[in-house]
Amino acid sequence: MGLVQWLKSQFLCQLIICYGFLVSGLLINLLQICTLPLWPINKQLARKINCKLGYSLTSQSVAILEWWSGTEVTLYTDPESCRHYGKENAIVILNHNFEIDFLCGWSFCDRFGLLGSSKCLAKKELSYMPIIGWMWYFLEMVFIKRKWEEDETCFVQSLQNLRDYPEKFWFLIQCEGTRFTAEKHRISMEVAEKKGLPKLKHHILPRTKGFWVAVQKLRGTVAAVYCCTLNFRNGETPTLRGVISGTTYHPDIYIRRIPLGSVPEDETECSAWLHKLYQEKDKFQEDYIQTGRFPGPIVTAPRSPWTLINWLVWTSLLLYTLCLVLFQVVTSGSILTTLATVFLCFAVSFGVRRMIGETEIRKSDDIITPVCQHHIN
Ligand SMILES: CC/C=C\C/C=C\C/C=C\C/C=C\C/C=C\C/C=C\CCC(=O)SCCNC(=O)CCNC(=O)[C@H](O)C(C)(C)COP(=O)(O)OP(=O)(O)OC[C@H]1O[C@@H](n2cnc3c(N)ncnc32)[C@H](O)[C@@H]1OP(=O)(O)O
Ligand SMILES: CCCCCCCCCCCCCCCC(=O)OC[C@@H](O)COP(=O)(O)O
Repeated sequence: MGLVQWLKSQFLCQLIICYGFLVSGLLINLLQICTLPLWPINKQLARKINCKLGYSLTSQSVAILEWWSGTEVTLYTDPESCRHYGKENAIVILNHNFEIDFLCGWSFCDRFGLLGSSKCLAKKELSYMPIIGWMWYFLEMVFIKRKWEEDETCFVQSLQNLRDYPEKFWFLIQCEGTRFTAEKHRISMEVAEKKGLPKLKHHILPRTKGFWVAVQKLRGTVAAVYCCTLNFRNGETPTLRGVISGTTYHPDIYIRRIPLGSVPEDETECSAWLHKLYQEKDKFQEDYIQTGRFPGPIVTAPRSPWTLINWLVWTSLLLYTLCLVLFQVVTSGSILTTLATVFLCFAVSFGVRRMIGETEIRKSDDIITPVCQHHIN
């Protein structure tokens, strides 16, 4: 292990990264709250400002992925489709197998200039997560409880709100609705069998309602569906902890652009279309495991220096402030202040561990979840 790699793996470096993310995140949340009075006066301006603030926070994670851990997403796509990326609104479908799939998604968004404005369909619990969840609230992410009767009105309204969004955006739906685990896969294949659908090897059976409603409500607003299939070379199982401690991973992503006009309007047909798409995605994954590559040429989209600049500016400013505070604490000689500072360090470490925990596929996930149980009965 080289010196740089050793330094990256040290707890102090990780604590500094987490401190920077946490404090800048809270400041950005505060600035977002300051935009509240602007919403009734000039909604479009408020949205644009929030996109910039969102970028300033999210791009720190992208900088850590791309510049700190040296992880580069390799893009397999047709160059003709590539010309549209970043220039149109789209619904993105992505497999949900990896702990850092959202980071690879952000990296892809950044390459095409849509990092601040992109949206996802996320479980409601994530909206309560400090910093990220609060930021998403201002970015008009769509949250669901995964109980359709309770979700329908709010889901439809949130999608309709996006019809006049002032920035180009991608709307991510991970149709499996939960991360891949062996147990969830087994249960969903029992459902597939009951429904007479072909078995999938690398995906959980997709839930179709969310996709169908999104296509219906965003017709005329989005131009295409981007079918994204993500995998990692050499069977890597990446983690956010690994990224923060400087581990380089090797993600490959295959993107197919499908014009929205070719997605059926009728619910049953749209649902069948999505199931067929997942069967194709499953085949791509199988071929990837056999050959180590996706179909199509590799397209180069260089990483942006702005993610790095933004991250360095935040980190330097906050580190400087921290040093000043620590100096004051040490020279004050007050036991109470010292204890309060030590407590704050623990709080930062604890807070970030909890957030990272949200990204992890826990062992306990491999038991029957209530949502699966409900349907299988
Ligand atoms: C490399 C990256 C590349 C590109 C990325 C590009 C861009 C990224 C853009 C933006 C990034 C921005 C942010 C990203 C950051 C973070 C992302 C993180 C978070 C998102 C992760 C989540 O939160 S996932 C959880 C929430 N999302 C979802 O649940 C979406 C999927 N679900 C749906 O859409 C559902 O349809 C629903 C929840 C809306 C409604 O579900 P419901 O179950 O009520 O209805 P359905 O009709 O869909 O399903 C019922 C039928 O399903 C059958 N079924 C299937 N499987 C099962 C099973 N396992 N158990 C039981 N039943 C199952 C069932 O039989 C039902 O069939 P019927 O015939 O009876 O209807
Ligand atoms: C870079 C500095 C480090 C700071 C920590 C940043 C942590 C940010 C994490 C925010 C993004 C969280 C995205 C999590 C995705 C996710 O939550 O997927 C799970 C869902 O599918 C469904 O889960 P389940 O309830 O298990 O079915």
